[in-house]
Amino acid sequence: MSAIPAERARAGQGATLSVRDLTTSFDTSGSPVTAVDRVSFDVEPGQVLGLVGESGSGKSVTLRSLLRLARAPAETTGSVLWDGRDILALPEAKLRAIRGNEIAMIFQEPMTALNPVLTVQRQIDESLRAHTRLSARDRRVRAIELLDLVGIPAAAGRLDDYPHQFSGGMRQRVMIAIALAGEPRLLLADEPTTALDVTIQDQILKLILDLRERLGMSVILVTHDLGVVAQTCDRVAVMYAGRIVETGEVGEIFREPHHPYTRGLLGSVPRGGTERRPLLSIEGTPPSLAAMPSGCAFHPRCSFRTDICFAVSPPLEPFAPGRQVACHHHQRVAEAGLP
Ligand SMILES: Nc1ncnc2c1ncn2[C@@H]1O[C@H](COP(=O)(O)OP(=O)(O)OP(=O)(O)O)[C@@H](O)[C@H]1O
Repeated sequence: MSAIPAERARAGQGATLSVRDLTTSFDTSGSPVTAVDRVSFDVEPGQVLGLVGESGSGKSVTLRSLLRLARAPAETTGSVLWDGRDILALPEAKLRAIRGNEIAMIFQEPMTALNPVLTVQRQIDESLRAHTRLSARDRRVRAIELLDLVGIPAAAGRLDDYPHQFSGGMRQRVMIAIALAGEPRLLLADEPTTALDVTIQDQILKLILDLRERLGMSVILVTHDLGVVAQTCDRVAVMYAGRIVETGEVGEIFREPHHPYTRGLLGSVPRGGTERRPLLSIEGTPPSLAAMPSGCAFHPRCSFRTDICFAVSPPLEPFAPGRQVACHHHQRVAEAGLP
């Protein structure tokens, strides 16, 4: 099976995503809450960036905001530079040409993203029609190739099935096939494997990495699971209460965390960091966005805190090549080592 032809491979054609001061607020009852607060990061061509943090830290809203898909009443500011264009400032028609084509998104729950009354073939075809100039016949052939590529057995025989006729893991694959129909250069994946059993999780992550190799695609992967990060990502950005609190290359962060929150997350995973386990063991809970603590948002849970942490929110600053942290006491945290 030819899958996606080599001459179409994106390797070498990648673009960098540069996100600066991305901020998304929701004004629900007259008092706006900031779910994503001045988030900045880059994703280089072919790179896999993991976004990690506890539930409610703003990972999903960040991902959606990148494509102006944060749900109403969201207001998003900052800039999202993609291939020289600011996605946040583009006219709607130009944005539609990027969504699903250059940048595709896969969601956590495939049933909400798939249309239950359309066959899988129709749904892949819609994407192919929008993003390629293939004839109807060639689109059908390509749809089979795509289902085959994502590991749907006997793909040709499944084209006319509806989403409910697939198992959860297979639906997730169908959704990935639809996302990949436009041969995206960047894939935004929101917990693509959380609802699946571990074997299927592994297959899907392997598939995403395989496509990164084959298409030169970059990926932003939202996950709760540091084991998934260790297996899959090149870099990681740790989010807490809407902000990035630490970024760096995965190996370095796992070896020497500089933020007490990252250190706490790693403390919940056995050494080696590859065992599949949710992030559970930091005492206390994240703050409510409507009642954020003064100073550093993490200080109520932090054993390294001093007076300054109650008063001053630490900016995210570089401290070594490729590393950034937002902590007044990051050297002390690093010296303390892994818990
Ligand atoms: N449409 C909305 N209106 C108001 N608040 C919202 C809306 N969408 C998200 N939020 C709030 O934004 C914050 C961040 O949510 P988000 O879904 O990004 O977190 P997350 O880190 O992805 O969590 P999870 O891992 O549970 O998906 C949460 O406090 C959430 O309640």
